[in-house]
Amino acid sequence: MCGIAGYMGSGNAISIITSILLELQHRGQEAAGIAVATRDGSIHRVVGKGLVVEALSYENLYLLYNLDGIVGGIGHVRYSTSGGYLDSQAQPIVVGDNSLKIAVAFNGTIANYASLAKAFGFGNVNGDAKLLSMLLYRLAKELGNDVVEALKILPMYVVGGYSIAVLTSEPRVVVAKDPHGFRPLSISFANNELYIASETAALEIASPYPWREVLPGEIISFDGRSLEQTKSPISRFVSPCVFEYVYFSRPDSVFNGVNIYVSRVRMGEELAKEVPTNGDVVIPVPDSGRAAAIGFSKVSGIPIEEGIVVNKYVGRGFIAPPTMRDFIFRFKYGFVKDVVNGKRIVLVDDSIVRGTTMRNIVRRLREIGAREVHVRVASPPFRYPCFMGIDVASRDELIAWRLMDLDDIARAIEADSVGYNSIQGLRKAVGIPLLCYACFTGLYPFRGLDVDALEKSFVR
Ligand SMILES: O=P(O)(O)OC[C@H]1O[C@H](OP(=O)(O)OP(=O)(O)O)[C@H](O)[C@@H]1O
Ligand SMILES: NC(=O)CC[C@H](N)C(=O)O
Ligand code: SF4
Ligand SMILES: [Mg+2]
Repeated sequence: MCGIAGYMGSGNAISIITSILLELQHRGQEAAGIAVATRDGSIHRVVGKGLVVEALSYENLYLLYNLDGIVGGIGHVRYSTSGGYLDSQAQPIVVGDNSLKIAVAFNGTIANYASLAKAFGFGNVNGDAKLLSMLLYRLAKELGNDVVEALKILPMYVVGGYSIAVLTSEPRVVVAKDPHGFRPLSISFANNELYIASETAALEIASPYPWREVLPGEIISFDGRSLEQTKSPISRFVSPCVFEYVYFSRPDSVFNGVNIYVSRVRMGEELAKEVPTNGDVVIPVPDSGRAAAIGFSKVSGIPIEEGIVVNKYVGRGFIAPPTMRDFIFRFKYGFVKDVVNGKRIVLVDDSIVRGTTMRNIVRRLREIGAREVHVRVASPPFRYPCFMGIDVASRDELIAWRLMDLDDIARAIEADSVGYNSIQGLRKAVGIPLLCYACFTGLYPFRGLDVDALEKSFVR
């Protein structure tokens, strides 16, 4: 998903940005980085592999701590969707020359990045973040070194989604959301200080001021003196990502005015109404299945118990590179035999995507004496790829695409039954009318998007 951070003002930009990144760790675990601008018009960056504490250790940040005249900066935690897991893809990415340098931190995916690279004569560009940085720079140059003007016309070219923070050597910080508003992004501004974060929870912790969400298509720019707010004139169907509510965002964040935790509890309530089941105990799959399990328990009257314990230090399995996923699973979950043994379990999770998590958990529950396991999922079957910020580029990875029939899915994950929320249930739970549900429905909010062609042409 990636997390974006930023700060401009008289405070300590490096420690503020680092603390925001720590609060956004759940959005990306592969790499992290910070770029800062100094009063003399230069940009300096430090990036590294792994978690924030690994990538931005004091030793690594040493270079930045020694700089004079830092006026602000941006930061990033990465979960790759394009360009591979390589070091060279860590963000912020810096491009430019003496007349204008920009650093870019980006959350989303540019599905047509390879054809844009060709169309703009950039040749073979490795990854969408690099393309986006080069394209933005090119547009800004052509528009008089003006990044705001460049961001206004950027949606004309892009198939995909982006929330973005740009640091310029001017110096200036600019943030923007694509007109669909797929990904979260918020700011907090007062007393000539601007705080930026992908999620509101991070601002509540790191900023002393109130926050507000950046609106779809909005562009906000701050040069240390005045805050300018404008909009791209290009309008699109507003379609924020429903999967942010289901899984990606923190429960204590707000997206489009709706608290994530509250929406998840309601997903569980809808789930219990739509696909009820008998059982002795509701057990959540931690972490992200917790709130839905609370909702399920409330409506069904079946008591909830924490029968699965999660190792907080292992991180999220779904956003890990494929080679790491099984490894993470092995160390992530512990099981409380006293809660499980002899019981009919209702196992609630937020989503089943590839099926790795569920298959392993159900098997383990049976090994320690579960009498029955009924799996209930707070979102609908995940059947289609996402080209707007989630690393699912092909249907073949998806258990619910390979197995259309729910009984077949239940058999594959070794459960006695499986039940999913409907789109209507999910929509009711989130409670806002316009959302993207394409990974569940295959209906993408782009005119003429050809999934078959994209699946073939998208270079991860
Ligand atoms: O079907 P799969 O491909 O296995 O993916 C689905 C699982 O992955 C996510 O958990 P994750 O471990 O990433 O994070 P969490 O601790 O926030 O739940 C999600 O909450 C599901 O549990
Ligand atoms: N998860 C994201 O937002 C990824 C950003 C970008 N597509 C990358 O792969 O680096
Ligand atoms: S396809 Fe799914 S994951 Fe991707 S933006 Fe739409 S709702 Fe979100
Ligand atoms: Mg999970």
